[in-house]
Amino acid sequence: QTGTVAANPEQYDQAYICPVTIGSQTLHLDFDTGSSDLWVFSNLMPSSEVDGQTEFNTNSAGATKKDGYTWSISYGDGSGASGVVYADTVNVGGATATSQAVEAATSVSSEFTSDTGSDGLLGLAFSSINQVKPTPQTTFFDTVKSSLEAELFTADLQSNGPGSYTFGYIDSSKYTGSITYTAVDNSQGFWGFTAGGYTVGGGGSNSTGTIGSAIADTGTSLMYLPTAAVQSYYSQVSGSSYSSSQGGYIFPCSASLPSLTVSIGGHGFVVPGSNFNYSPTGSGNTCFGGLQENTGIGFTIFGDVFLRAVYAIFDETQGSPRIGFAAQ
Ligand SMILES: O=C(Cc1ccccc1)Nn1cnc2ccccc21
Repeated sequence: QTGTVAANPEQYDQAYICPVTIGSQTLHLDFDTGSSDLWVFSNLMPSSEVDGQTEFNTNSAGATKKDGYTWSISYGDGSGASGVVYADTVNVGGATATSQAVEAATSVSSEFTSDTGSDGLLGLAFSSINQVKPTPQTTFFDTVKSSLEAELFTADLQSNGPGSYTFGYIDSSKYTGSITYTAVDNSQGFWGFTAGGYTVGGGGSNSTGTIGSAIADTGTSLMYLPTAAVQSYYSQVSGSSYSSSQGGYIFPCSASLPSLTVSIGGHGFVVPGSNFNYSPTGSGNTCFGGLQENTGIGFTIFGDVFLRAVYAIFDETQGSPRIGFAAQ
């Protein structure tokens, strides 16, 4: 089987929301290669924590409670959720898992309550970091992968318009040139890979360092790189500065933003300058940068700002996992 689903950007491309059928309900979930739990708003939550989201009905005929199973998750940005566990049929654009662990929330943090476009998350990292106790559950991809035409999924994220995720096949109309594959280190449960040198702007190579280990994370809005690369980038953006009040680099919204070329698997991938204007700060006609330092996080994240510049293939067809990138 295969699946194809639209990935709809929220405001400022903060996250990408996809329709998922669970039993007879359709919920809109944030597909996240940076975590491994499929959790949903549910009828078990206090109404004070729900602001228009669709609630999974745990009383529906097809939902089977997994007694004694609970979950609690917290994300790097401080948000979190917790609840209990059901099994139900989950269909993502035609790819169907007949008995998928659906983690029904009993409580969510304010970040999720106020994210009115999302009814929950669908984790696409490795099942080794699933947060269900006493027994970790498999992700949707792990549940269905043996039944897919090919054991892979792809992400085509766009700005200001729907992109798509596919399960089981590569859509050759989504990219130009060839796909560059590189090995994945999933020892931390993420789609980890090694990135090489970088160049700011279209000029000659002005990079002095390499980026090193990184993760491909559709659930992170921005791109977080080592300080040296970030300082090198913003040194080319006139009027830019680090704002402690805003918590990152900002610049005049009228600034001209250079591209950033990153070498992965020996191929240079170009992120256009426009990708690095994330959003207005709300004060003084300054804008918040889509590239920020990784210092507060502990690792380098190639989030949506990068992933919008490429077609990404999350591939387990070779036995050991690999990730592929192609220009688009
Ligand atoms: O948690 C992170 C990484 C992060 C971002 C910003 C600051 C510090 C750390 N991303 N993420 C990956 N999946 C997520 C799901 C919800 C919230 C954030 C999520």
